[in-house]
Amino acid sequence: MWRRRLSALLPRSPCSSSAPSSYQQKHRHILLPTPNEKPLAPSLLRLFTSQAGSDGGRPFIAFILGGPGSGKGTQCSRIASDFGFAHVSAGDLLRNEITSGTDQGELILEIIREGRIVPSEITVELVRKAIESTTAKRVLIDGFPRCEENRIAFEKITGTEPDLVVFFDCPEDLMVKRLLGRNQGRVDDNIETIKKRLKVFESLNMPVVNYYSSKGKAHKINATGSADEIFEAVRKLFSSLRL
Ligand SMILES: Nc1ncnc2c1ncn2[C@@H]1O[C@H](COP(=O)(O)OP(=O)(O)OP(=O)(O)O)[C@@H](O)[C@H]1O
Ligand SMILES: O=c1ccn([C@@H]2O[C@H](COP(=O)(O)O)[C@@H](O)[C@H]2O)c(=O)[nH]1
Ligand SMILES: [Mg+2]
Repeated sequence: MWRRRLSALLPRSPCSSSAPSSYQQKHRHILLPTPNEKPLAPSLLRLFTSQAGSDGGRPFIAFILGGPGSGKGTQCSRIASDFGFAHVSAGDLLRNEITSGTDQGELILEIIREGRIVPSEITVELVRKAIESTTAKRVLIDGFPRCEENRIAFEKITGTEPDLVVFFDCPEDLMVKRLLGRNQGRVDDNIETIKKRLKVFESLNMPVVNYYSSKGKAHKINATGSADEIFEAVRKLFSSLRL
């Protein structure tokens, strides 16, 4: 069952309207893990076969979504320290690929610079490996899935859905102000890229939020106050969970 081409798992409508990138064409051979070739690690079995929260089961998974600068990273750090979650930032995983100079680093840098979405076959693998390698019982996935294609690929490959989705709702002008003041040297924190990221957020990220809302999994949090005020709402939500 695992011996399926990743491209076969991806839906027809991709995360961008453009034709497959040269990277996608070059790496069409990428295969999913197969039990015939190599037994799944116990942690991977745990992720794919069990229910969150049960003994030996996969970790509780929360997707943390919101526009660029809505405060996902800031709130995730707090949730991680107060509620014992591992914090997996998809953006950080991708940036690590750039700084460690992997084969795919150059392509990722080009895409991030343009505010576009990295192909699912790259990001899903990085996120899957990060979840697999944590021993935490609760995991925050910050900034992923970025589009319906990401979501569908993640759910098919891991055979699991998130237990919770948090959506930080923030007006564009505030997100722009925060991003321009972030000052962390990110290649995408400039007004040209920010405008593109906002468009991508509306057209491709929001359908994911809407999908989980329709399934009753998404919790919207007003992300306009101070970080402390927002965390009060976050704390309420996480305190209400039976973790
Ligand atoms: N409630 C807040 N009020 C004011 N500034 C904030 C607030 N939350 C976060 N910030 C600041 O705004 C900037 C963006 O926040 P953060 O990095 O958490 O956003 P993000 O949603 O993770 O963005 P991205 O998607 O670009 O990674 C940071 O400089 C952060 O310190
Ligand atoms: O799942 C993902 C996550 C991120 N990206 C790309 O990275 C940048 C920055 O991500 P942040 O979460 O804001 O740190 C984002 O604009 C995308 O270009 C991605 O493609 N897929
Ligand atoms: Mg972030």
